[in-house]
Amino acid sequence: MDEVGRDLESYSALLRKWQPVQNLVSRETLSAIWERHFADSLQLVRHFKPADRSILDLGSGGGFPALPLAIASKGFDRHFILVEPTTRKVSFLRTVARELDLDVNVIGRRSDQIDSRETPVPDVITSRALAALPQLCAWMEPFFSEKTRAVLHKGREHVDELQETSALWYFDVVINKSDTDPGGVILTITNLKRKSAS
Ligand SMILES: C[S@@+](CC[C@H](N)C(=O)[O-])C[C@H]1O[C@@H](n2cnc3c(N)ncnc32)[C@H](O)[C@@H]1O
Repeated sequence: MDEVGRDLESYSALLRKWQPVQNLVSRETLSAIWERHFADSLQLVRHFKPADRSILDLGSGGGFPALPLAIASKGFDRHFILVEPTTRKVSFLRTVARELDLDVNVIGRRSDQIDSRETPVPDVITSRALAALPQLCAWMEPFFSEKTRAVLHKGREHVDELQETSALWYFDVVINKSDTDPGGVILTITNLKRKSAS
């Protein structure tokens, strides 16, 4: 097994150890961590570019998708910032990052309580299962620059959410099918800008 495989095994063992007290993943997905969480997170690798250095993950929870991506990014000079307000989850995320020697910082606050100047301008923003797209755009906007791409897991609801979002925001979007979630997609959003109220 290579280093990525060994690190994922260690992460899986830590998830199982901490799960009874932290409730890091839903009970029904605990028996399928590799399929439901690791593979689902790692499919984003092909949406990354070699020049991507700074990744911001909003609403990290038990670490998805950010920690599998940080594990797969070892040696790529890639820095991850994880945003998660729940104290118990923050402790878990920091423990995994320390034990696996990952290039990860965890900010223990809500994304809307962070001054974007506290973080490097992200090349990529990730987020899974945090909020509907219109809300997510409002939370992502302060961190967005011309170079930023949001690469987001979304379920079937993406059709309605994209329509709602386009009433409030300008953006470009590329939609790719999810490898792991039938009906799900990976959205890549660029050029995010709020439409001014008229
Ligand atoms: C449903 S969980 C998803 C966790 C993980 N991304 C996943 O897919 O397994 C949503 C997480 O977002 C966190 N959260 C809620 N509001 C937030 C906010 N405004 N900013 C950042 N995180 C938030 C919650 O504490 C929770 O851990």
